[in-house]
Order: sequence, then structure tokens, then C-alpha cells
Amino acid sequence: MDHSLSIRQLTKHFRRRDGAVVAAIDDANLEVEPGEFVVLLGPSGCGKTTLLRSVAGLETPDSGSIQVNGTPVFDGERGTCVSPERRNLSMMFQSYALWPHMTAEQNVRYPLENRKTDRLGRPAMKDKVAAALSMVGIGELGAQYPAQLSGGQQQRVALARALVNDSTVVLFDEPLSNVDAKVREQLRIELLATQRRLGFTALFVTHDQAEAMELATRIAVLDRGKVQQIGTPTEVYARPATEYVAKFIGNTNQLSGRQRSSGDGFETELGTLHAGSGAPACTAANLLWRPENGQLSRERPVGRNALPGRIVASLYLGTHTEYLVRSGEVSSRIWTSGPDRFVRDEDVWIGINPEDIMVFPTEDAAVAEPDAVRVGA
Ligand SMILES: Nc1ncnc2c1ncn2[C@@H]1O[C@H](COP(=O)(O)OP(=O)(O)OP(=O)(O)O)[C@@H](O)[C@H]1O
Repeated sequence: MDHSLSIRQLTKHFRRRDGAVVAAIDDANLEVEPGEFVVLLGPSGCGKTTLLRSVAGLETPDSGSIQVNGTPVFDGERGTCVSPERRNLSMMFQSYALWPHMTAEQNVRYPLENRKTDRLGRPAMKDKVAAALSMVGIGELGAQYPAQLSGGQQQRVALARALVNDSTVVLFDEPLSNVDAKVREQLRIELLATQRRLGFTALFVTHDQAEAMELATRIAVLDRGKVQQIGTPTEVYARPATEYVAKFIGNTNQLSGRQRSSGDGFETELGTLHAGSGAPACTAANLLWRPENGQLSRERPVGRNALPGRIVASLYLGTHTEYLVRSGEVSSRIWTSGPDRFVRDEDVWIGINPEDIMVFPTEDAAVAEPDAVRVGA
């Protein structure tokens, strides 16, 4: 079966007004299977929107290729560049881009009226518009103008418009960023349920990692136009391919370490740290671990890494308590479940299982590739 989307070696440069050239997309590769929900995640300026707009046909890449359901829509070498309305996909924008002078119904009908092929008759269009509006839960609001709708309702109109054409691929450019947190949460759940029900393929841009974790079957993490890692939410969180991904997704603590001459662990300013068996062999590395993977105790833990420290602050957050632990010049954040158990100025130990230490070589001295890939693109 064809991929829903296939992006190969895609590159796009922009020239800024000061003459500087930026690689907005830098040799990006991505394959999306039918029915997948793939999220493009990364900080502002990393190239998410440019990649999405290139798929939509709103941006012309410099080189590489894009296929939609097996059909080439862009091919730099062959000079193929299919116009946006002939790519058989829909797009939902951050601003919703609703026509203010059209009712919700007219907005949703717009793509049907502008179809280049398979145009429907009036009654069929009416039925499809009604079905799309009720599918997103606003069947009764068809006669309202956008200005007469709440942000959440406008968002639903935009979603109905993106879905009315029965496109098998729908592109989303931060569609939830203009509504307040509560509505956003609800729309996220509804969007996911609708996508699962209808089975379309979604390519969704966001800079919000919680949103990405919640929606995605796979996340593509971008940095300066490059795809750093593509994986399930669990893979990118628990086995980040690069230090950048580890730090961008979730929280981390960090120590730098040097491999001990005996080869048994890394020497750090707080003592020896051991990593799991899948860690890459290297002479120097940044050693990262997540706050929830540190366990606090009054007695020195045995059988795992033990870092001494002193509690400098604690914050009870309902689901967990966050402790700030100071060890010499190093501060660590540790999350423990349940209420406060340690007090300020108390001496404690941080226990960390070797498997929870993520190792990122800091020089070219990576001696060998890891067996189990914990690190490495
Ligand atoms: N038309 C343009 N002219 C010049 N540079 C551009 C243009 N569009 C984008 N860029 C640059 O390309 C890079 C990628 O931009 P892009 O909008 O794709 O990033 P993004 O990850 O979507 O960011 P955001 O989350 O802020 O929307 C940025 O450095 C941006 O300044």
C-alpha cells in the first residue's frame, strides 16, 4: 500500500532581507502511513510551518520530492509541482481563515464549490455540509457568521471545512493555539476522536510538547530544518536520539562525565555515575536524567547511582512534589509521587537507576555504536 505522505530529501532555503540565507528545511525525510497522526514538533523557527506549507503546495521547495497517496505532487528533479487545489488534501490554519462575510454553512461549502473535479449537485452539497457541521458538534450553528461564534465554535467550523471534502490527508497548522486552555483540551480530545472515527491521515504542527504527546501516533522533532528524530511519544521521551530531543521533550537534569580509565562508569563532579548497557561507548558525555527518575532517600541507596545533596526547596503540586536538591554547584529537580516527605536543609541521597541515565557523547570520541540504540539518530 502507498504511504499517505512521503517526503524525501526535502530542502527549502529563504533569503532574509539582510541577505542571510536560512535553511528552513534541511534534507527532511518523513513517511506517514494511512490513518497515522503525525505531529511536527519543535521550537519557533525550526521549519515546521514551512514543511507543512510545502506539502500543501503553498511553498515551493528547492529540491527533494513529496508524494501524496503515491502521487508525486512535487519533484525538484523532474520539475513536478502540482497546484494546492489538485493535491487532494485539506489544511486547517492557526487563524482558522474563515471568511467573515460568509455564514458557517457557506464557509464549509466553499471547498465543495471550488472543487476542480467531481463537482457535486446542490442537494448533495447541502447534505455534505450538514453532515460535516453535525460531525463537529455544531449542526445548529450553520446560519451564524464567524463574528457571532466563540473561538471554539469557529475552530469547529474550520475543522468541518477541512473535513467536508473527504480528504484522506488533512494538514493542521497549530489549529488549537487561539483558544483558551480548557476549550483547547476539549477540542484536542474531540479532534483525536474524529480523526480515529474517520480514519484520515493527519500531519499536525505544534510547538507544544504536551499537545504532541497527547495527539501523535508518531512525533517528528525538528531543529533548524532538520528532522532530529521520528518516533512514538514513548520513544522520543524515553529514548531520545539526541541531547536536543531529550531537552526539548520533558525536563532533564544534567552532569558532565568522563569515562573512568577502568571503563566502569563516568566520573562526574558528584562521583561515579553508571549508565545502562545500551549506552554508547565514549570518553566524555553529558549525562541526563529525568526528574521523575530520581528517587530521594535518607539512607544511601545501594545497587544504583547515588548522588548526595541537600533539599533547598519543595513544591507540592497535587500529583507529585517537586524538590530542588543542591549538590555542590549542581542543582537537580526531583519529582516524587505523593505529599512532601523531606524538609528544607535536610541531607538526602538521589538514587538513579543506570537505565535511566541518558548518555550523549560530547566529543567526536564516540568509540563505538551502541548495540541497543539508546543514543544516535
Ligand atoms: N518568507 C520567508 N522569508 C524569509 N525567511 C523565512 C520565510 N518564512 C520562513 N522563514 C524562516 O525560515 C525558518 C523556518 O520558519 P517556519 O515558519 O517554518 O518555522 P516554525 O517552526 O513554523 O516557527 P513558528 O512556530 O514560529 O511558526 C525561520 O528561520 C524563518 O525566519
